Amino acid sequence: MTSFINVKNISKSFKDQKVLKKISFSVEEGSITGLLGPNGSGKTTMIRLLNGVILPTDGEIVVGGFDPNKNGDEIRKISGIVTESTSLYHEMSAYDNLMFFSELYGVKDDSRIDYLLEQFEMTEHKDKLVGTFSTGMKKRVALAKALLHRPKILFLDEPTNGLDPEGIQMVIGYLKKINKDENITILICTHVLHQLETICDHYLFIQNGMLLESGNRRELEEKYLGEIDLVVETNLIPSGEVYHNFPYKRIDESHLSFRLNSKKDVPSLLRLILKESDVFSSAFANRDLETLYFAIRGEQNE
Ligand SMILES: Nc1ncnc2c1ncn2[C@@H]1O[C@H](COP(=O)(O)OP(=O)(O)OP(=O)(O)O)[C@@H](O)[C@H]1O
Repeated sequence: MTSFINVKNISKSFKDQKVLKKISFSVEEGSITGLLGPNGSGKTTMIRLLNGVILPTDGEIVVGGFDPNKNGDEIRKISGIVTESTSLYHEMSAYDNLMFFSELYGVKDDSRIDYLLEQFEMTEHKDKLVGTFSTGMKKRVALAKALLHRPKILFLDEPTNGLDPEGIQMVIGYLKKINKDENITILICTHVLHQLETICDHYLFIQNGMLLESGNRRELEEKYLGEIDLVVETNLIPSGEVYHNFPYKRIDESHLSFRLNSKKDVPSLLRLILKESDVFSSAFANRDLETLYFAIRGEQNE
C-alpha cells in the first residue's frame, strides 16, 4: 500500500493558541479515512493545512507527492473539497453551476457534468435553481462540483451535516461508489461518529489538537474493546449460567447475550447452538464506533 498523505509532527498555532500539536499520520492511497474528533479539536484546521490554504507552524506534509507549503496550487489541482457551506451559486441552475466551475477548473470534457449529475441522481433537477434545492440536493451538487476535475483526493468536512437519515445513507452510498469507481482517496472529517460506521477503512481520532489513536476497525476493536457481547435470537433454553464455556445472560424470552473472548468464537458458538435449536439473528452489542471512541478516549486520558 502506498501513502497518499504523509503528515509528520505537524503543529499549528493561531497567535498563542496551539490548535494542532505534533500530529503525525498517513493516509493510504485509495482508502476512505475518517478524521474524528469533537468540536474544536482541529479537524478543519488539518484539512486547510493539507490543502495549503494555511501554513503549519512546524512539521512536514506531503499530499500526492506535493508539499502544500510550496505547491498549494498543485495540490488544489488534484484535490476536491466539500465543506459545510456548499459554495454554489443559488441563483443559477445545477447544470450552470457545474458548467461555470468546469470552465474555472479548465475541464474540457462536458460529458463529465452529465456523468456526475447522473451519479448523484440529479439529472432530472439539473435545470432548476440551486436556491430551490433541499440541503441534501445541494450537497449532491457540491459533491459533483468537487469531482469535476477528476481529483485524486477528496476532502470532506462534515459532509452529512444537516441531512436526514435517508440523505446521509445516500451520500455515504455515493462516496463508497466513487471511491471504488475512480480509486479516489477520501478523507472525511466529522464529529458525528455513527455516520461513518460503514464507510471508513481507517480512522484517525483527534482530541485537543493531538492524535489520540489511529488504525483500522479490527485493530482498534482488538486493542480497546476486548471481550464481546453477542446477542443471539434463538429458542435455545440452556441451563446454568454458562453454555459450553460461554457465559451468557437471558435478555428476554427469545434473546440471549453471550460473552466471547473474541470474534473468532462466533462461528463455534453459533454452530453449537444450531446443533440443538434455531438461530434467527445475531448481533454484537456495544461495538459501534462511538463505544470504540469512548474506550480510546478513556484509556488515552488515564
Ligand atoms: N483562522 C483562525 N484563527 C484563529 N483561531 C482559529 C482559526 N481557525 C481555527 N481556529 C481555532 O482552532 C480551533 C480548532 O478549530 P477547527 O475548526 O479546526 O476545529 P474542528 O475540529 O473542525 O471543529 P468543528 O467540529 O466544530 O468544525 C478552534 O478553537 C478554533 O477557534
